[in-house]
Amino acid sequence: MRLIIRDDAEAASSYIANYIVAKINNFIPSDSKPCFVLGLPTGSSPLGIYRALVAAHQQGKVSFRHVVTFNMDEYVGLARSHPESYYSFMHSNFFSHVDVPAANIHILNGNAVDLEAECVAYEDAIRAAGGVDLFLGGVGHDGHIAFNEPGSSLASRTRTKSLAYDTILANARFFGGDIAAVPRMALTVGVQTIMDAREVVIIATGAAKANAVQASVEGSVSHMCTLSSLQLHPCSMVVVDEDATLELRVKTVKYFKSIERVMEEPGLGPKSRVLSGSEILESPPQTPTGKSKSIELDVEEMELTPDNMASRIPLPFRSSTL
Ligand SMILES: N[C@@H]1[C@@H](O)[C@H](O)[C@@H](COP(=O)(O)O)O[C@@H]1O
Repeated sequence: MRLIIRDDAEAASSYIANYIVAKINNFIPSDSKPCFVLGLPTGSSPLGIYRALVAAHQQGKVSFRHVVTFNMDEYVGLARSHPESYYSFMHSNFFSHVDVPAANIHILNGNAVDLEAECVAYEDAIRAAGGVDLFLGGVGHDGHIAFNEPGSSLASRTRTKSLAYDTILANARFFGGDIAAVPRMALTVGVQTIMDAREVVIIATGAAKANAVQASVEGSVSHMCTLSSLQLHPCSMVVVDEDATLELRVKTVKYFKSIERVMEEPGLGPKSRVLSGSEILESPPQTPTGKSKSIELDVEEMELTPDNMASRIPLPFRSSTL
């Protein structure tokens, strides 16, 4: 898991938006894989990302024509036309402002007659699309991802979930503060559905998310904080602002910042980044002599700790793909 720390929520949002734009632009549609598959969240945290993506689209920097989307979750029993349904949220904040084809948009139907069949069909649709390339997510105060509340199985897949009282309280702000108006149940992708994505990117901003970030980054993998499951993902990244780091150890913050400092060394450009483990394995960078094998061995032998990290990442493992 990588932790990217930015000064504020806006900078964290634009970091992720740029990252997604680069991923989509680097994607080359083919007969066997015609679309980039993007998992998407709702909530207040991703709003800045959606604004930045819409702006990038309006400036001609990205098109979503070859993008298929799968949303994380949806309330049960709330009409799609309700302003607080996730269907409405996604259309008003994102889909109606970009060129993603309507047929490529997938949002769970919380009003389906057979909710279980709806969830099974959703997993089938993700599989048929070739799996999720990048799942973007937020996090709840208690560390839940999508609606995988504390105690959710880390092997869970798309299903119906009862919402935790804390989540109902937190989401009452979207229903005029009326707790009674917040649906009690939701359909949600499972922890395993998210873990199956090739890459997972999470945004967490503000002091209210500091405990969740601490538990996910420094704590053990636990079903009581489902975001912590990302520690087991080969390619995951949590992007936070300074406020969301408040409960982390100073050493942890310095450690992850030191990785970023290494990436910003002269000649590599401000947006270069360290390759993730899976990227290293998929395409080992070439040495000046064209030998990649020895570089792979270097990485396997390297034990990275907060104390040696900055000095031990060899230059060939950084890329400038952002
Ligand atoms: N199901 C959503 C989550 O996907 C989201 O991450 C969380 C946090 O929302 P916010 O970003 O508004 O704090 O809210 C809900 O529980």
